[in-house]
Amino acid sequence: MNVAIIGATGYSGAELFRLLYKHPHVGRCDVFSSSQDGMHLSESFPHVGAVDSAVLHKLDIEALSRYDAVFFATPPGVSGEWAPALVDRGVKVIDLSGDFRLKDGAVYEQWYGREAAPAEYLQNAVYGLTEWNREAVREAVLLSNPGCYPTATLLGLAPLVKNSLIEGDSIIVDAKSGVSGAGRKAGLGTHFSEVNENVKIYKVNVHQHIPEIEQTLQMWNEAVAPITFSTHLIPMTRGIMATIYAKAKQPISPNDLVDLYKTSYEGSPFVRIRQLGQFPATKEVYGSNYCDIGLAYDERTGRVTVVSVIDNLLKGAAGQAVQNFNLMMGWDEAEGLHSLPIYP
Ligand SMILES: NC(=O)C1=CN([C@@H]2O[C@H](COP(=O)(O)OP(=O)(O)OC[C@H]3O[C@@H](n4cnc5c(N)ncnc54)[C@H](OP(=O)(O)O)[C@@H]3O)[C@@H](O)[C@H]2O)C=CC1
Ligand SMILES: CC(=O)N[C@@H](CCC(=O)OP(=O)(O)O)C(=O)O
Repeated sequence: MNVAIIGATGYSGAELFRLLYKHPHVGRCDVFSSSQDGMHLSESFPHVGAVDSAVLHKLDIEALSRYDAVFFATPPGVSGEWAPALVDRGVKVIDLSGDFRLKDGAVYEQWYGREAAPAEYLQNAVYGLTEWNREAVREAVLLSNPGCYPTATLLGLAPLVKNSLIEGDSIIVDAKSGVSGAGRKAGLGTHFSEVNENVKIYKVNVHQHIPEIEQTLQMWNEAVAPITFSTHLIPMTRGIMATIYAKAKQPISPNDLVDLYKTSYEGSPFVRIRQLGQFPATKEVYGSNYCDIGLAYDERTGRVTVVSVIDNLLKGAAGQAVQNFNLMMGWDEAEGLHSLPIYP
């Protein structure tokens, strides 16, 4: 199986290379660049070393059509333009950007502020929240990998929403991300002295992941109303913590809550539910494809608290993309993803 990565000079592309280069079923893993063709990936990322196949190629539709699968780890707008031609030629596409996540092009245009991909491809794209969409993922030709915040949030909310255990208009998500979530490109907002010893809220009520989260929640349960979703940039490199609050319809026993989550994620090797009273920290999933979830119910307020953590570059991007790729190819979903988190 030969694969190509577009955007390998970025953070999630480099993580894709790290995973796919050692993947047991991948033969060639070639890398493409819109700005550095002819150069070696190790000039951008010395940690990769002098891997022979890692010379960056120019983006070219004929060349890309020769791969079994093409991964896009590119900013919004790139896969929307290039992926349709590859899909038409029978190439499997796994897109890490937001270009194919929203089914309604008008909603994409409103939240992303750019032209949407053609409607038929939006309709045919499969949303790769692996744990809740395995059957469709297995059949996908165009796979749209979820955003980092939506992955943590949706995995955290699924058992409550699917079982109608919470008031549909009570969901509040308070989420924090490390700086690698913003990509490698330098910018004022991610400058060391802006981020260090600082916590910043951003994109208040206008974050592009809001419609993506609501689209899936409403597909699971049409009683779900618009959510409150706040994102914060914090001084760390990797990791997302989504702390989720919702009002329970009926009092819930905390033990039953934990049991519900354990049952819901039986057979899902990358979702780990903490025992009652324990809550996960981002470092406990660092460098791994795990999503760890901790739970509480407050009898005084009638609210459930869900804490969901992921590594934004792995379960939130490259790791989940490889998990989906494995299923698309008929392999075990955990192939190439067995590493435990790095700690400390
Ligand atoms: N960082 C994260 O935690 C997550 C990111 N994502 C999404 O994944 C995608 C990649 O993110 P990330 O790795 O952070 O981004 P980076 O900014 O780190 O890298 C993006 C790469 O895309 C390539 N690129 C830029 N413009 C173009 C273009 N016009 N045509 C083709 N390639 C282009 C660049 O490589 P070159 O110049 O070599 O072509 C660049 O290295 C984004 O859509 C992002 O939103 C999703 C989940 C989590
Ligand atoms: C810390 C940080 O800035 N994170 C980015 C995540 C971007 C991203 O992953 O965007 P798409 O999933 O929409 O492609 C943000 O909040 O916009």
